[in-house]
Amino acid sequence: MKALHFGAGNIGRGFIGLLLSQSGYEVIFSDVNKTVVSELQIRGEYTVTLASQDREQLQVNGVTAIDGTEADTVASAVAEADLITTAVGVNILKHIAAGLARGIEKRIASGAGPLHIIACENAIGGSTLLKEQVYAHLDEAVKAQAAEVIAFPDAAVDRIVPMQHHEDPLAVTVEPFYEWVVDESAMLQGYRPIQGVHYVPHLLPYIERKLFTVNTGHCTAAYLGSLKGYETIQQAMADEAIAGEVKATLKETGAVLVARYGFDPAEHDRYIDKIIGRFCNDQLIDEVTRVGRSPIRKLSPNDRLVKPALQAHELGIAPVQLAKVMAAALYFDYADDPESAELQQSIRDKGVEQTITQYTGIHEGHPVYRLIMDSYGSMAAQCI
Ligand SMILES: NC(=O)c1ccc[n+]([C@@H]2O[C@H](COP(=O)([O-])OP(=O)(O)OC[C@H]3O[C@@H](n4cnc5c(N)ncnc54)[C@H](O)[C@@H]3O)[C@@H](O)[C@H]2O)c1
Ligand SMILES: O=P(O)(O)OC[C@@H](O)[C@@H](O)[C@H](O)[C@H](O)CO
Repeated sequence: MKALHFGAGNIGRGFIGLLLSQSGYEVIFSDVNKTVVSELQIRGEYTVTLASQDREQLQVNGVTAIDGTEADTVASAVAEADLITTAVGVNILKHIAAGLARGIEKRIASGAGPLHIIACENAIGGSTLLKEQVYAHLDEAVKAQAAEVIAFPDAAVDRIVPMQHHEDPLAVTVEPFYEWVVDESAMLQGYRPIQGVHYVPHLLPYIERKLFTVNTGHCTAAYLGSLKGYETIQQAMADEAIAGEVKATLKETGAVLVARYGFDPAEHDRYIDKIIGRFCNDQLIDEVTRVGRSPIRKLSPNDRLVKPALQAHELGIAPVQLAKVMAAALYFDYADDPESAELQQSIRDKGVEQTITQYTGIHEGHPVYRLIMDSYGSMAAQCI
């Protein structure tokens, strides 16, 4: 059984590739990083280290890679795969869509078997988005045939994998915890389960709980931590004031999640505490620049800040904390991050007022807009 995985980065090697290999798949990574591709081709294995006291090491064998820039190679790999997964970043999905479409055409022409394509990105509806992008390259006849044999189940993936600083470009250190949840309602009949995946009939509560707790809390620590000059999430979380802000923000999103999905409040509190514990894992060094990366994506209407804030507002909860984190995101000034640079340029050129509306979709006059502006103003005078 062959699994083709797009993106041999931190999550690709440290989580998805590992689980697929443990499930008995021969894993073929597609990546545009030439060093990683050639190392995987030459060695066919790599090591995953768990960031815990005993630093357990897991060997991932039987892997290889293809160059993601070689269109014909990618299309052939898609045509031959039994399973396809991605972890490239939600904004990169559009760049792999054409290759997937060409491979799907080849599969349909050769009468290949059923296929699941699962986007393992931090986004609501990642696989559904990828499907739209792939289908934009297909004609009506192929789309009709693909609908019968190719499924794009949405997923939620959770495992903290920081930037890696090893001499070995394939080595990857990950937190011990992981959760991979897949929408079972979109799976094809008779599917072969992946070991370690939790298949659920309705994904939305799981992806929103993950994104609006793990990722909202994480970016709270990153943006407020960055404002105070901290370089890592661990340093930020060691600051009681920031740890308190993270907890308060997760109480806010927690109230929304409990109201929307009927989660047990005590159980949700335990979920929050467990996540805060994960952020504090001193066996990991996770830079605020990684966790705060792509602030435009993080400030977008369907993501971890604006969406729960507007849901809170609709439920009669003033999202004071989420507005504070959005304001801090507007101060996230990291020149190596193109989205941070664009955001800062927009604030300089158009002013923060127009920038908020442009990137969050929240209009002046909306109560949440006022909360963001108030926090932004008070942060100009003090740190938090
Ligand atoms: N790191 C984490 O803790 C974590 C946890 C859960 C989910 N995620 C999500 O997983 C995704 C990947 O994150 P990451 O941290 O692994 O990032 P990463 O930058 O380490 O990995 C992304 C990989 O994609 C590759 N890539 C870029 N363009 C490509 C293309 N056209 N074809 C093939 N490969 C391409 C890059 O070279 C890189 O190796 C993101 O959506 C992220 O939100 C990350
Ligand atoms: O990957 P992003 O940029 O969406 O978010 C940064 C981190 O919050 C994220 O990568 C987490 O480490 C991960 O989602 C944990 O499961």
